[in-house]
Amino acid sequence: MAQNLPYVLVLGPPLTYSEFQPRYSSSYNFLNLSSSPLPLLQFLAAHRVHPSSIRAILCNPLQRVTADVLRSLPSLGVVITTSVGTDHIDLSECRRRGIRVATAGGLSTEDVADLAVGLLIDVLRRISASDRCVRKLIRFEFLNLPLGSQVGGKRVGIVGLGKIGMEVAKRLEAFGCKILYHSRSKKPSVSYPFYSSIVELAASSDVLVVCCALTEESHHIIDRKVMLALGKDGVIVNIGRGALIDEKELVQCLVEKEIGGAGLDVFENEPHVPKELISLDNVVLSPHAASMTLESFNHTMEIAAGNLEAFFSNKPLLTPLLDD
Ligand SMILES: O=CC(=O)O
Repeated sequence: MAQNLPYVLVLGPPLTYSEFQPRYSSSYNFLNLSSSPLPLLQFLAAHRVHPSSIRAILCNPLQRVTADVLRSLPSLGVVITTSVGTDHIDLSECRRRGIRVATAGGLSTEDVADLAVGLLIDVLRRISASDRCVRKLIRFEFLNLPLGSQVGGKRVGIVGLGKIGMEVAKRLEAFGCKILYHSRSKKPSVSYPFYSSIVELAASSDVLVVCCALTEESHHIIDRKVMLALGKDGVIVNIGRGALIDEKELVQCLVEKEIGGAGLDVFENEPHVPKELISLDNVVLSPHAASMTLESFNHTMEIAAGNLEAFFSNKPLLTPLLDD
């Protein structure tokens, strides 16, 4: 390691880290904690790096940047996450310390919306379940599957009509769905019916697509009451964060057939997936992969590198969430 290069602590590597690291290793000393079994301070000691030498953290949404981690690094100036969501970062501690925070920006918005629509169609039309059936039968026959349900005409309640929610709405309108939404407040520029009560939104929807950010207020925004209001044929799609849904109740509602199905890209305690979900044919599971396209990842890598460069040359961050 060249001693004169700035140290960047990698808490959670970008998926493309194997390309990222060599490309930028002439500019930074990357210390990849996620490849080590050691706790942070022992890891730094093993590399003979003093905690106050760390000025930047690079992380992904699966690694929590807790107040403890932040407090261990007295000279930390920036946290750069390769995600859009920032619920894994203790933002109040960052604010208190004046630590800058940069995200992946918004380029994966369309990829995430595409996956939401994909999951919705998969659950309604039983694509994954049929695929499993064909593979098991080997010889193709008309399959004895329960019928799917038409996508067109469905009333889709979008929970969180931000950038991703709007892209989901745009796509589903083209399928002939009727869009309804719940957000923190009514959007003056949008003509879709607004529901201030999420239970009422659920009662008026065939499908709920959960697109909002995870905050203290939105934690378990989809609870048992919402699921019961959605009803026995209702479907939930979640591309936001696992903890937006009370997962225990979700599992119970699915097992007891209180709702009709679910398409889930995110889980409450990732990478743990409740085992009851594995055997349910009306549930489609995806491994937090909504933004996993080559295009999104190339872009994310460039944004992360641009933010590192901006920080170390005292310029404004490219995609700031907190900046001064
Ligand atoms: O989950 C992925 C993201 O927040 O970008």
